[in-house]
Amino acid sequence: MASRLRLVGRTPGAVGELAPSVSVKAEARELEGEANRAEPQPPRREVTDLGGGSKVVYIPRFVAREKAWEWFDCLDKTIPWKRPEIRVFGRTAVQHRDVCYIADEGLTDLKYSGHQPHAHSWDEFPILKDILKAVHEALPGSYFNSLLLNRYKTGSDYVSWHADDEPLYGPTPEIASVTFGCEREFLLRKKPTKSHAASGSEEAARKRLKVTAPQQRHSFLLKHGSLLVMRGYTQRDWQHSVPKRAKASSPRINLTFRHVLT
Ligand SMILES: O=C(O)CCC(=O)C(=O)O
Ligand SMILES: [Fe+2]
Repeated sequence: MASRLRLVGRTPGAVGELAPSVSVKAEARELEGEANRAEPQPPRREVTDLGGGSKVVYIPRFVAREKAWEWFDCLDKTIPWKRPEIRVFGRTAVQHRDVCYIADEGLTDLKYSGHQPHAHSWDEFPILKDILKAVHEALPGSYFNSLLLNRYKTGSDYVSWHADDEPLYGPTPEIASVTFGCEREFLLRKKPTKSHAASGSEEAARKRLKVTAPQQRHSFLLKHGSLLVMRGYTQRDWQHSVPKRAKASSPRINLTFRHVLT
């Protein structure tokens, strides 16, 4: 704006009803008002094309810092966090993070790792409606009707490699993930291709693939107040995780908005 003001300032001595300096000031004020009225710029987006119809969009400053801390505190205090028991490789284990599930009424129940979380109503948590509104505004054309919240209390809490590929989300689910608090790494790795996987377990196929080609990977450091969106075939063709990090000493809250098909 400063350069614009310099360019439009009238030269001293120009024909005018007012003293030149007053005239320049008035015009500067006018332009300032104009600039303040101008539409705020949308936050920067980084698009990563994973190939094969999979895509990740990352918006580091989706929520302003102060607002994001306000939301963090409110979520930390008011969400009825639970640390449920799940089944992993035939064994019962306590999940390594706190969770809570919200969904529109009448949707197909979510079930993962032998656990069916209770679906709370959006009406219980006005803050979640506010965050959902902000997500919908940032992603025109997208629609989310359910939400899985995660709280990682320390760097020992994590989510292991998985894909959110449950049939209730359909073949190309869009997942919008909002992060508050401690920065943690979010990793993506390509699933083994069908032809390799067909001849053995996924893990064995992955080991074989490693020999021939380095497995494709991506890493995002998810900032406080950021939004990351997974699109297209990301759930079919890729897995994601948030690994343990000894240095992450403060809590992180993550909200994953999803669309259950109706
Ligand atoms: O905490 C994150 O960033 C990811 C959480 C996640 O993958 C999930 O809830 O399915
Ligand atoms: Fe996930």
